Amino acid sequence: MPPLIVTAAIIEEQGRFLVTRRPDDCRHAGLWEFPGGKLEDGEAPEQALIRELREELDLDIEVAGIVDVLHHRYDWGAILLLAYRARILGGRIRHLGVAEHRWVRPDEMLALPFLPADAPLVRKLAGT
Ligand SMILES: Nc1nc2c([nH]c(=O)n2[C@H]2C[C@H](O)[C@@H](COP(=O)(O)OP(=O)(O)OP(=O)(O)O)O2)c(=O)[nH]1
Repeated sequence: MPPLIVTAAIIEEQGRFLVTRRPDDCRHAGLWEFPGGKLEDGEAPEQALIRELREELDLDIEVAGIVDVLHHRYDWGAILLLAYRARILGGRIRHLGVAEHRWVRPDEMLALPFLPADAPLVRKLAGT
């Protein structure tokens, strides 16, 4: 099986990153991640990211350059995580598909229980 392609938005405002916690009723419940999700059939990664941010948080975003590409094997299969810089264009955060959100400084981000695939990305963003 090829890896599942997943997109993630790296949104930074005034030195803080937007991170979200996965709901209780899903795979990897309760862990922290960068908002985003799987590509749907025929979708470009940037489109998927824009759609997911609307669906999960009710935010309109603009997607900028790629920050990192990470491969990780979970026990259920592998993912290829595409992380893009993004900027909020409008909207007010609603928890439509997440348990909660936080704006965190890099040191706070390092202390959160993140999804395992994200560990190298979190360290890179925190400059450690
Ligand atoms: N959005 C996002 N997903 C991530 C990150 N890191 C990471 O390992 N993932 C994984 C968790 C999920 O298994 C997958 C993203 O899938 P998703 O959130 O669209 O869907 P899901 O697995 O909750 O949904 P489903 O299979 O139950 O329909 O990628 C990340 O930083 N952001």
